[in-house]
Amino acid sequence: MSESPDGIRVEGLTVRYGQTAALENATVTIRPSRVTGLIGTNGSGKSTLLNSIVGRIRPSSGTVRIDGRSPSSARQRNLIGYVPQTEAVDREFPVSVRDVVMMGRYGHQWFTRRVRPADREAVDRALERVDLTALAERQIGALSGGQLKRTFVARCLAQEAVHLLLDEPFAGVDKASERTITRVLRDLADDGHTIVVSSHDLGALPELADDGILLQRRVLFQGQIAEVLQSDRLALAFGIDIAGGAS
Ligand SMILES: Nc1ncnc2c1ncn2[C@@H]1O[C@H](COP(=O)(O)OP(=O)(O)OP(=O)(O)O)[C@@H](O)[C@H]1O
Repeated sequence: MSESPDGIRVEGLTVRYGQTAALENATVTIRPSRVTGLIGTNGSGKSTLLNSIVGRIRPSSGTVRIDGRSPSSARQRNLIGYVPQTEAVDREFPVSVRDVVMMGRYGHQWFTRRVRPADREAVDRALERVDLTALAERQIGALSGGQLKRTFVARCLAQEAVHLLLDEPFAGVDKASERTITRVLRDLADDGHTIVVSSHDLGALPELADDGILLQRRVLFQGQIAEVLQSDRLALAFGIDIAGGAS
């Protein structure tokens, strides 16, 4: 990668939905060339933090900076890519895998949406990277959960953004897809990208992540993944005694 990104800095972030505080005074630093796991139970605020970073949610207070820019400025410059939870996607929509991946190129096209050779090449590369070349013309309604997730990862790759945020990329996916996604994300981090992956499932993290952030409405801990995955810290985040079973 030619640029030298600064990463993502979140400071004093509080997000409320009506009376519910989904995030309180969260401060985190997410570094480039690393995979950072965002770890916490359901409802701990992982999606809220990701949505705040990509600018889909306006915080009650606090700031988000991506390479020193606001989320909207970073989006305009195509600095951030985002893979939503699959649940947020309408599978009945009649589009092929290739159509979905091509959507990642919108930020590179004029308002006419004219597809250029560079767009086709980027889409082909992205499909190849997640092992979906053979399924490129299939409708998304006929994909397995893992294939669908890989399709959205490919859309994000085709966008060629510097900082990639993925909300629960392993939820509902098969082991082969998990391995493919892990390999691709590791390669991207090694190539200088910032990768943030939210997960309530700890299984994939030791192999995937360099750093971790433990979230429970507040940031409980941030550090290298081996420190984050220590049982006393996990017990804080998940409310269970990992070594001794449920408390
Ligand atoms: N649009 C919304 N309106 C009201 N409350 C919301 C909204 N979105 C999230 N919340 C609440 O905010 C809190 C944090 O939700 P969030 O989705 O960020 O957590 P999460 O860690 O991503 O959980 P999950 O893994 O289940 O997606 C939860 O209590 C949730 O019910």
